[in-house]
Amino acid sequence: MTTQQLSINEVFETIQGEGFHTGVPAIFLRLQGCPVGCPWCDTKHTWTLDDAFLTTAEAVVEKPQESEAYFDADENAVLALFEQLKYTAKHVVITGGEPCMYDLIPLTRLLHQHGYSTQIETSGTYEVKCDDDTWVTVSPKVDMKGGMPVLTSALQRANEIKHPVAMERHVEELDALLARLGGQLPAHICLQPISQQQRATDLVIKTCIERNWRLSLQTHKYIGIE
Ligand SMILES: C[S@@+](CC[C@H](N)C(=O)[O-])C[C@H]1O[C@@H](n2cnc3c(N)ncnc32)[C@H](O)[C@@H]1O
Ligand SMILES: Nc1nc2[nH]cc(C(=O)O)c2c(=O)[nH]1
Ligand code: SF4
Ligand SMILES: [Mg+2]
Repeated sequence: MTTQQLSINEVFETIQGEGFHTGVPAIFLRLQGCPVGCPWCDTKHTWTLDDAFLTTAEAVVEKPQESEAYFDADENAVLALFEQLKYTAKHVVITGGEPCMYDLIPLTRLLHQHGYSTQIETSGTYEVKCDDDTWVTVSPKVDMKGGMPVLTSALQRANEIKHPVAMERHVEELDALLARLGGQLPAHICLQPISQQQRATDLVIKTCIERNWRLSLQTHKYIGIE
């Protein structure tokens, strides 16, 4: 199988803070690059891929704070790095940036062969290329500055939709996306308040109860972990 080079902004071990797998120990791999342009994005340091910021794996693993620095590695180097770092988590979350800018089939297959489970966090604006056993969380981004449409194929692939919400309009946007699926809804739909705002959280709680959807909080931010 051909290998795929990945540009990696962060590698760390923590607890999955969001969505269906909240609470699961996980290795996070944050890929560099995202053209979507959400104004409230909490990882803006991953947006640009500028080779002036290319560095080593060691420098990225030991980053003192968020930065645009990244390293390049293929799936074999990623697996070797996890083993070298002696990580104990067996769940790998591939996020970004926008991870679906990359072909994630080689990485997800290799990780599955070595006993890991995998999850992708994506905006749904790129075709999702990964192993069939990967858990795909689509957090759809509608009408953002980058002008990229949410793909129906990504919504159909989603094991979980995790929709960021600050106002009623965002719930209406989700309704319009779900209408495209003609009743074939993903098994799990959750709403996530944007930036822990109290008004957003109140709206999400009310809507989740009305619709029988799940609440997703960014729990890592409440307990001060990565
Ligand atoms: C930083 S994004 C990276 C993955 C991918 N680009 C995406 O948007 O799904 C990871 C998750 O964080 C969420 N997120 C980003 N900024 C947020 C914020 N300020 N409040 C709540 N959720 C946020 C996104 O919606 C997504 O579910
Ligand atoms: N603990 C923790 N959980 C997360 N779930 C999704 C995250 C992301 O940035 O994609 C994230 C993150 O950055 N940290
Ligand atoms: S799609 Fe994801 S990484 Fe890109 S700007 Fe939006 S929240 Fe940030
Ligand atoms: Mg995050």
